[in-house]
Amino acid sequence: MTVQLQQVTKAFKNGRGIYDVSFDLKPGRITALVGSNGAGKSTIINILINLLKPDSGKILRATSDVRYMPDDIDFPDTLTAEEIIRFLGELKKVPLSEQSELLNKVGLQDAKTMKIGQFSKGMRQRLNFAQSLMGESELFILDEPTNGLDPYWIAHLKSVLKEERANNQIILFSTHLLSLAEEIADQVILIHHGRILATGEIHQLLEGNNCTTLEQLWLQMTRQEVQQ
Ligand SMILES: Nc1ncnc2c1ncn2[C@@H]1O[C@H](COP(=O)(O)OP(=O)(O)OP(=O)(O)O)[C@@H](O)[C@H]1O
Repeated sequence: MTVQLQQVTKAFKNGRGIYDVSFDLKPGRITALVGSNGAGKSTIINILINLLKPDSGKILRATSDVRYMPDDIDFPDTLTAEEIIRFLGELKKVPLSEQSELLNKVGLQDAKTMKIGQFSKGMRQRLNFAQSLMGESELFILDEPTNGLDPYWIAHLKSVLKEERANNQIILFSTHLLSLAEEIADQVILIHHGRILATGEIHQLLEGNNCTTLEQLWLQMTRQEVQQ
């Protein structure tokens, strides 16, 4: 299965949005969606998770099922991590033993009876990550997944994404961090003011544009210079 966007446009009333966006996502590949604030990353993700309907263009894929990690989830403060995982696990038909493994995987086994109101931002983000790992869909989308995570959990998240890649999943994550994209993604989609600047295999894009880093490529393509 691949997921393909062909000339997708979604224009908001204020003229913002995304225009003529085309790219492919492939199994066994990690794709990074990179752009500045307001570039259109969440709009693309919302279209991929069926929250938004594009004005025009095509989305080709075998199934609309998706595993999704939003940039933030407002979990109810009065519930415990275990109650939330039980509830979502039941909806997604995940066995109890797997639910427990998931809490372990994100380091919340010992905190599972604590109420979310007592959780730090990083703990809430880890619970968000755990819920996104539930389910069967091959398509795995993460919106700025490193937000709020400390260095240990960022490293852990990277290793889970690599495991997902080894399991032939289709992985897309958005980020502002070019260095993170360069470190773990195979492909990149660079978006600026709602339009794709470049998309493809990172090493090919760097070679083709005589750049050594994605940061250099980004600055070159957006014609921005950093003051020394
Ligand atoms: N429902 C909406 N109505 C009007 N404008 C919108 C709507 N949703 C998004 N926009 C505008 O579309 C543009 C793209 O927004 P989007 O949230 O996709 O950007 P982003 O790349 O995810 O930004 P950030 O990195 O800040 O999260 C922005 O200028 C935003 O203000």
